[in-house]
This record gives sequence, structure tokens and C-alpha cells, in this order.
Amino acid sequence: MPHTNTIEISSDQPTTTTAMSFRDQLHALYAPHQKPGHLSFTYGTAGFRTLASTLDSVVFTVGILASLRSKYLNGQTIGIMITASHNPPQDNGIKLIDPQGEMLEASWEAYATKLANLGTEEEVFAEVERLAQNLGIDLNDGVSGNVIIARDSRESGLALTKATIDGLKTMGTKVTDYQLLTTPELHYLVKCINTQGAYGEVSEVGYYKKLSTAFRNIYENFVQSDSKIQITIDAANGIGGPKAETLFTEYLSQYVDFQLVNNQYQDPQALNVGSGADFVKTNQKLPNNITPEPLKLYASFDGDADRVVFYYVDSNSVFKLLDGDKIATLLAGFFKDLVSKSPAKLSESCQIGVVQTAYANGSSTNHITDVLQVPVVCTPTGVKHLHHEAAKFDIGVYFEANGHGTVLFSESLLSLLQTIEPSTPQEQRSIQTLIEISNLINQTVGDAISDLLTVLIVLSIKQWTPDNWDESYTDLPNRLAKVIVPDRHVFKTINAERQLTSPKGLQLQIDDAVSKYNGGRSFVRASGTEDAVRVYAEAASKSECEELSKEVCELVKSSVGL
Ligand SMILES: CC(=O)N[C@H]1[C@@H](OP(=O)(O)O)O[C@H](CO)[C@@H](O)[C@@H]1O
Ligand SMILES: [Mg+2]
Repeated sequence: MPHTNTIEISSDQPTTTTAMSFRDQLHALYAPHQKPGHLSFTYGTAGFRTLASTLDSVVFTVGILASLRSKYLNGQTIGIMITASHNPPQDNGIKLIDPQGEMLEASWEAYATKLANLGTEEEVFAEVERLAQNLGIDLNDGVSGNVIIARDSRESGLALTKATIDGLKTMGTKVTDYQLLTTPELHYLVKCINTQGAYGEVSEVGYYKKLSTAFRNIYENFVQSDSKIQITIDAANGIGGPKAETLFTEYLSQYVDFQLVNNQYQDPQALNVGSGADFVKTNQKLPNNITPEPLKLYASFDGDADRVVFYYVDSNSVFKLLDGDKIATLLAGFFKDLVSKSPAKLSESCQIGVVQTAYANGSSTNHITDVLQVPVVCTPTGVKHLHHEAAKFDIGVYFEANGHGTVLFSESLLSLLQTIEPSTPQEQRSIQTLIEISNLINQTVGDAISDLLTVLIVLSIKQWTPDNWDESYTDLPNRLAKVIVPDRHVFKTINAERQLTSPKGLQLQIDDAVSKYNGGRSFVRASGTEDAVRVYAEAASKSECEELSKEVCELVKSSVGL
């Protein structure tokens, strides 16, 4: 288990004026982190993400910004995660985590982008002074900010961590380096620190204990089975592998029989190659190194273990994907049932909702609305958007189709659960299960390991096999394609990314194309993490879906003269 490494920088140094000190520190540290002239960077859907070899200057400025953010928030701890998730091994990225474990507040993304694109030390200094002044941050107060940092298993992670720490040093920020973690572990730790331990113990062991305790409590009270739960996990050769291994071996071996494949996290070149949640979801096929047994459950994590998808092969050896939409419907149905069996005071007031993006399969949306009768909200891509909408419900279930998501419980529901008096054993059972699941699921962000445990326990309570789960609805055939264009930023959208306003005229052409296909739906948007435009299409049959996808891709190309 990696140890943590606390680096306290200049915390006890006399500060004459911190502004001068920032200037001096910047001067001392800037030279090796100067931006390469020809590149530009954007803080996108999931922070900065691109070729690792071009990121040094970016992470240095993120270190400065994280320091400012922490000072702005009166010294609350900010998280910095160095990861490029499901991207190929040569990429890397960086993102900031706000004090309650949520994504960086949107208005600060623009500050991050601005700082990352400045080309000289003078410009960086002037921009930081300007920002500090506008935001009312006193660079002279001698109070240091607080940051915790971690990275996934990429080869470039260590050097980028050092460059980020140089950025933090310019402001004398206190930093604790947690080294190798999954992204959601870092989100968990940030929240634990800023809630003074109320959310959980501030350590990786605390994370394992919180999850395993909740899992054990539910299993022992509510699962009727003589045999252990079985699961095979494809870890994408990423950092989720060793973490899941520790959790299952050291904490849950009584309950779960697990097998890990694609667990070569020490080989950075293997990361996400032929494996992982994104590979399985995009290609709709098995990852390497899984020889499936019919009707057994399999799961794939992504490179930083904040996403999970499930799958199985049926008795005819046909591959069946159980993606984020299927997880959302499983959980929403489960909660709906629990709430309906709770005391009236709870069942009459508790608002359950599901939040999806336009990439959700149309069948899942229909199922949630029509069969489960739970309201569905659609937001733009990126978990920060889903998270904020989900927080408006008492139980807000949010999942992107690719398996990134979690469940949020409102404070008022959590306190009601603590005080409400059950009058039947069934009511007692419902209340207890809701309380334990609120501890089992990582409410700060989507978490492959915590989501996996939640799905496994729900299936066990319901005594469902993978095909029982899959039966709830049938996905419409769908295709997610990518088109490389000279400038993806000309593709602008409205209506939760479902309609284009630019390039001019393209949306009308897409609408025309869609109207020719049964059950057709298609939309186009620029990716926030890759230099490409994404084209989503679905239709009643596979062949219509393929044709619609091709047609819209062609329309996209010709709209930019390709
Ligand atoms: C269609 C799709 O899967 N898009 C992904 C992808 O964003 P894009 O902006 O589409 O590149 O990466 C994001 C970060 O991991 C994730 O939140 C999102 O769902
Ligand atoms: Mg990820």
C-alpha cells in the first residue's frame, strides 16, 4: 500500500510580503515550466487532458491555481488528480477537486484555461495578481493554502506531480502527496478532510473500511444466500486493480469470490489497451483475456477507476452489455421499491430522480419514465452537470451511459432516516438498507469500486442473475462515432447538447436524416476530452442505426468542407 508523503513548504518561513515572496518563488521556479509557444490548452469536461509530454507547464499553473482556490476558500483543502482516465498510455491530464469532493466550480475553469495559456513569467505573475485582486484574495496574509495530490499509474505521473508541486511551492501551499490512488479515492479524502472526518476516516484504509462495513452490514442482514458473490473484474491495467484487490482480499473475502484480469498496472504501456470500461462500451465487446462462462457477471473499470460497466454472455454466447443506463435503472427501481416500503412520512415526501445525458439509450429513458415512473432529467455531458442536477432530489441517481455515476442522498433524507420510527420489520429493513447504501456508494463522484459493490449487493438482495437484470428493457441499437475535423470548436450546441447552432444549417440536415429512420435519434457535439466531434445515432434496427450514423458523419464532414 503506498505511503503518503507530506511536504510542507515554507509554512514556517517568515513572510515579509507574500506577494513579493510569490514573485520570488515564481522567479526561482518558473524557467523549467515555461509554456511551449505553439500549444494552447483548455480546461475541458474533465480538466486538462492531452499528450503527457506537453503538460508540464499546464500542471505548474494548475498548482498555482489550486493554491489560489484554497486561499479563496479560507484554507479548505483542494484535491489535484493527475490522470487521463481511459485515454491511451501516452496521454495524461489534471483536474481539481473542490472541498466537498465535487468537481471544480465552473467559473474557475476559465481561470485555469487563462493561466495555462500564458507564455511568460511576467504574464503569469500579472494574471495571478489580477485574479487575487478580483477575487479578494490577500496574497500578503501569510496564510498558506492546503492541497492533496494523487496520480493514476501512468509513467508520466511522477514527473507531472513534481511540476505541479513546483506550482504549489510558488505560494507556499501545504501539500500531501498520496501518490497512487484512484480518482474517487482522492475525492473521498478531500471530503473527509473538509468535513473533519464526518464523511469518513482521512486515509485509504478509512475508505476501505467505510465501504466494506456498509457492504458487510447489508450482506449479513439482508442477503439470503449460502454461496459467495462471484465477479470477474477487468481492471484496464490501471490503478483500480490493486485497490480492488486489497479491498476484496483484506476486507470482503468472506462474501465475494473475485477474479482480476488485465491487472498489469505496473506496465504503463498496457493501460486501457484492449481492455477497460471505455473499450467495452465503445466496441460493445469483451475485453482481452476474458473467456466468458454463460450467465456469469463481469465488470470493467476504466484507467482511474471512476467508471464501471458490466456484461455477460447469454446461453447462446451472445455478448450483453449492462452499461451506465442499466445501472441507473437497476438502482432507481431498487430505491423506488425501498421507499415505497418505508414509513408513510418518508415514502410520501422522498423525491427520487434519475439524471442522464443525451447519450443515454432511448429505451432506458422510456423505461425509467414509463415503467418505473421516476422523473428523468437530461444534462450536458460531464459528471459535474449530472451531479448538480442529482443533488436536487432526495435520492438522485445519475449515470452517464459509459458507466460514470453515483447516487446522492439529500441531507434532509439522511436525517429523516436516522430519526424515523419503523412500525413493521419491512419498514425497518427499508430504512436500514437506505442508510447502509448511502455509506456504500461514494457520494462525492462516480466510483468504479463503490458502484461495483452497490450493484453486487442489490443483485444479491433481489436474487437476480445478470439476465434478470438485463431483461428490464432492450437497448435500441446505437453507434457512437468520431469525426476528426480541423476545428471542433465550431460545433456549438444548445438543449443539453442535443441540437447544434453551428455550423449553420447542419442541424436541419441532421433532423432531415433522422426523420427517415424508425425510432431514429442522432446528435453531434465536440468532445471535451479528445480532439474530435462525436456523432451519436440510434434507431429501431441495427442496419438503420448504422446507416443513420454514416449519414450524419458525412453531413458533419461536408459541413466543414471535408
Ligand atoms: C460520450 C462520452 O462517453 N463522453 C465522455 C468523455 O467526454 P467527451 O466530452 O465526450 O470527450 O469523457 C468524459 C470524462 O471522462 C465523460 O464524462 C464523458 O461521458
Ligand atoms: Mg475515468
